[in-house]
Amino acid sequence: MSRHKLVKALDLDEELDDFDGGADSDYGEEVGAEDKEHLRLGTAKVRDVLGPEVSITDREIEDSLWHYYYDVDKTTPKKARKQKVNSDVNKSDDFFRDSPWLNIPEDRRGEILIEPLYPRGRLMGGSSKSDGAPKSKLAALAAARKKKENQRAEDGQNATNSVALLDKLSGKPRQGKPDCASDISSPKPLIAITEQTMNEQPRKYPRRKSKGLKSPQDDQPAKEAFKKSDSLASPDVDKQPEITPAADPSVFAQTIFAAPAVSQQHDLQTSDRYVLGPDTYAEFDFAGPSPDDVVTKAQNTKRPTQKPVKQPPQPSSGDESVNAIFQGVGVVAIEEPKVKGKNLDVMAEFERSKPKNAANFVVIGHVDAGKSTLMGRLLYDLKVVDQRTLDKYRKEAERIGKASFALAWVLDQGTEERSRGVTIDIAMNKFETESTSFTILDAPGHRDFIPNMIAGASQADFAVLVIDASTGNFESGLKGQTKEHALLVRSMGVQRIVIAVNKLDTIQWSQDRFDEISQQVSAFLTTAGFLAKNLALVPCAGLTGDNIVRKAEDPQASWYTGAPLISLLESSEPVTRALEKPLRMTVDDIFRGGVQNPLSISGRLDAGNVQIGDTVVIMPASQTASIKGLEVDSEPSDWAVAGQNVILHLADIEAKYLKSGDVVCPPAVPIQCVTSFTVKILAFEHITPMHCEVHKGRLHAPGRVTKLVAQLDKASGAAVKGKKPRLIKPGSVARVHVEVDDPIPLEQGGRVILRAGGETIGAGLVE
Ligand SMILES: Nc1nc2c(ncn2[C@@H]2O[C@H](COP(=O)(O)OP(=O)(O)OP(=O)(O)O)[C@@H](O)[C@H]2O)c(=O)[nH]1
Repeated sequence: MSRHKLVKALDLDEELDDFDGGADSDYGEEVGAEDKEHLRLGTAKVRDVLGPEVSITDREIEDSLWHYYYDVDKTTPKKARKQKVNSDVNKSDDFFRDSPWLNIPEDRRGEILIEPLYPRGRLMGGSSKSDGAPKSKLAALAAARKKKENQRAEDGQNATNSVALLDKLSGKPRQGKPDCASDISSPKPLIAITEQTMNEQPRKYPRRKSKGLKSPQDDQPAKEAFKKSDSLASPDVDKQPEITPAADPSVFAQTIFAAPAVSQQHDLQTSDRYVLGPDTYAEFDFAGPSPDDVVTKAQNTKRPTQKPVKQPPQPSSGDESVNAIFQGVGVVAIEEPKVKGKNLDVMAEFERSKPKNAANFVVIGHVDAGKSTLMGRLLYDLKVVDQRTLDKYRKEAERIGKASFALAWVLDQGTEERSRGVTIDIAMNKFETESTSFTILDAPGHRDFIPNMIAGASQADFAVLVIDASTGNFESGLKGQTKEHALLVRSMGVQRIVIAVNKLDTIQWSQDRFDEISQQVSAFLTTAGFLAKNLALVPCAGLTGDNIVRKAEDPQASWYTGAPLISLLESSEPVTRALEKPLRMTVDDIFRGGVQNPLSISGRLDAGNVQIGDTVVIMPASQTASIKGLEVDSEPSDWAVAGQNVILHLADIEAKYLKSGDVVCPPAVPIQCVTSFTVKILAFEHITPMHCEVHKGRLHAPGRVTKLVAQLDKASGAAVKGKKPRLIKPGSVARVHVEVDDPIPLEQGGRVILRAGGETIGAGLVE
């Protein structure tokens, strides 16, 4: 359909009719005598081709010829076309009537042209002109340039051809840069070209101007050569053509082919530039190690000790370039400062220091028993925390509606801990009395954070069990974490326990209540394995400070004549330190990013001693490290001994080799890492062969109970005779076999806790 018909709405039909030649006009009247003659001849020809069996009138043939040979859209009157539509349809049937299906004669086949939905895309600037679209200025410019370039190339080709022709005529062999076209058509190995060119008569080539490679004597010939070579770009081919001088080898090429010294390069011959031979490049010994292999080997040699490599290993090959790399590696190797120690006799130093008695105690008990408040009060009354700090905590706690937690905030420093009013992780605080240096490990009471409580308990010498004496809370606590915590600390080797019967202010300091609680708790604890002589009880109120550092001032508390909590803490027996044993320190925390000390670890020395300059090994990574600095109870020190809480500043080790729960040991006596072990266990829940998590301090490792070896007699520890147990009941003692997925540092006598599904299923001693 013509575009004109699409604009019908504009009533242009009449004008179009006029343009088409008028409504009544026929082609017969319009065509000239010459056209008529052509029609006549064409008709006769068509009829001749169709043959007599095809019934078609002359008029129809003429119509068809008119349609095919003249632009009917422009010349056929609209009305005539409209009338012809139906007849054309019918005739098309006739036209194909004699044609077999799917085998239309070639001459009757049409072409289907599908108009694209969108205009054909063109390059910006209009690179294509084939569609007749107007060109932009940019496109015109690009086309002009392209034309010019084509012209130049053509001229250049002509010139080259001329040279070739001249060479041919003179019988002179062609020298210089190989013809690209001939190379493409008949590619030859580069070495073949080289051999050919080497045999040829040497010919000097002018050099292009190149920074650093130019010499004054080359300037003149080079300029002349350039003038001549430039003439190649000119369309004037009458001038004597010159061969384009060979390009300079790239820096890469010069390196690879070991080009001669700069001073000699000006006399380079073409053949020299492309020769691949022993004269022009250093032969590489592929049998020997590659430069990469050599560097890797040097790095690997360094790894085991993590110490700087003084003398890089020499390559086996005598290759100079490899040697150069080796020397380079030596130069760029970072000389890490060697940590200098004082080589102290640590035991003698320890004796001389006349240390105070030191003790770590873990504060345990059911959630909200008042553990943090009690410890906050202790620190406040001992002036470890000043009034100003406490006032600040009070104000902030009031602002979020948790005024009663102000004292607890002394220990609960985390934002979440403060907003939720629960302890989440162990809070470590220090205070000193005249006789003893104490470290408080305030444990979370909530059952979800028992793993953190275990971590705290693993560093404790004794425990303070806080019990909420208020009505109903003691009972629920006993069923909850009061019992579980007490059992856990006992299983982890804690023998002494101080019981703070707290919140007595809420029950008017009822002596009866205190007695009742004391009786029940003592009974339970002795059953759990604590000796009666290792139990001490005190009625107190952490919130008011009664019987914490001072005696209770409330007259209702006058019935209690015993010592306040602080005195009970002080009366704890001095801790026996495993000073003579090899160094063992369980990593509690890792600190990174310090300016002076970029990598530090904290923890308690379980055994042995350590000093600045020592080399230690971290297990299970088996990586050595140097002790470049040391802090004991946050004070710088040159050494530390078992029982002290330390921060070790490390060197010569990467942080990726460290994690909480790792053990620091002397390289000569490292702790063993095991994947299976036998443990004498006290069952808290039913134990069968089952999946579980093994906890040891901060270390948690997925594992499983693989075998119930034997049920043990509680009193004697001997195996009960009979069948192997299928199930260990809560409260029973048994020997079980445990496996873990990855090796963990563990030795005989170590204490582990087994947990499954968020519950503690047992705790015991590694056999
Ligand atoms: N009346 C009274 N309330 C107390 C006393 N001690 C603690 N509380 C309150 O008991 C609530 C819980 O105290 P926390 O010290 O957070 O208890 P917690 O045992 O440390 O809690 P978790 O560590 O989360 O298990 C707070 O509202 C305290 O004010 C006390 O002696 N008397």
